[in-house]
Amino acid sequence: MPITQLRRPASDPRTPHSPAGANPRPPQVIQVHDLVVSYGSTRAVDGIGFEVRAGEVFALLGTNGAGKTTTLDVLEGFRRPAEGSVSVLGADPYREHDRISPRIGVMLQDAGFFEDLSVRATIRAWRRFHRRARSVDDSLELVGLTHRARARVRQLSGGERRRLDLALALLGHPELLFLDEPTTGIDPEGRRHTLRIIRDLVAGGMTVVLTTHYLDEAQELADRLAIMHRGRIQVSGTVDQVLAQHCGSRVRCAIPAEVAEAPEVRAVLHARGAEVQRHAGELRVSFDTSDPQADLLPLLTTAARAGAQARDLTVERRTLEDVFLALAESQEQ
Ligand SMILES: Nc1ncnc2c1ncn2[C@@H]1O[C@H](COP(=O)(O)OP(=O)(O)OP(=O)(O)O)[C@@H](O)[C@H]1O
Repeated sequence: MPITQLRRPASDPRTPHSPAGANPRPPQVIQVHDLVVSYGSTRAVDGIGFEVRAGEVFALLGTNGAGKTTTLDVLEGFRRPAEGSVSVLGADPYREHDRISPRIGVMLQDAGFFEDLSVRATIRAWRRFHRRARSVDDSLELVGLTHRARARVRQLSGGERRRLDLALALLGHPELLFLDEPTTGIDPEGRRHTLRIIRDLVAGGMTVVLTTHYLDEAQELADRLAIMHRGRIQVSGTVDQVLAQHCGSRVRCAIPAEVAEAPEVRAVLHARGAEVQRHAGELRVSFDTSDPQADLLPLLTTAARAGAQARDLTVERRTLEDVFLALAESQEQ
């Protein structure tokens, strides 16, 4: 199934940007204003702000060391901000940690297990931390580990360990779930399975904040996202907004040189900063555009008038990965 079909339809009442008046916007579950976190002289998070609404998936993306885990630490109540304000489920997550912790689930990058305990015994031990814990059997089934219940933790594959992490994060029936790189180290089939679990949880009303280095995963799951770089949010919005604002489509074709020299075609190629390569008597051109139809029209009509063709024409919608790479490259310059 194409990725776009897996995302929530625009008419879904939990979609954050539903038309005014059609559905009231869901309440804010997380509010972050001007957040700063420092480690000594390193400003790991440097004045960021965002909000997360009930029932949505919010993806925090970014380069290595961008500040994602530090931000999650603050939201989860494990770290106190140096500056700014943070509200999670209407409370200060650091000062009122005990009040909100029964309502949140946290899947860390590495929970740290006792390697000699069985999977079942591990879940049973963690159940004691929750007043209203999911049963061991339900937990195993939820993450697809029933067949590994008797295995020792040290015998689990990397993907199975991540699933055990997820089972523990879900033990207390959380309404807000934090996932720090939930699918790292998992094979494609395991990733599909984990994404399906997350989608089902969100369909059941859970709010999810996740970090991931898999941008296709974020594009598929997230209602809204923020891309961090060196402690700051560089880009944010719905997936569609980010794609529309930061790049549209990539057009590629091969045209005869005389077509490229026509003034109306030169104007388009110049305006779009097209890359042009001469190859075997024709020009291979490629450029980014938010309006492929308008930009292709002069090119195609000029070619038709000259009795020529625009060969190998492709129009490719750019992905979140393209936005991410362009952002990272522009910041390096
Ligand atoms: N305990 C710490 N002490 C000192 N510096 C730290 C500490 N933890 C993180 N940092 C630094 O803070 C910055 C942000 O780190 P953080 O782990 O939040 O980034 P991240 O976006 O989660 O990175 P990654 O994608 O690599 O996991 C980095 O420069 C990192 O080296």
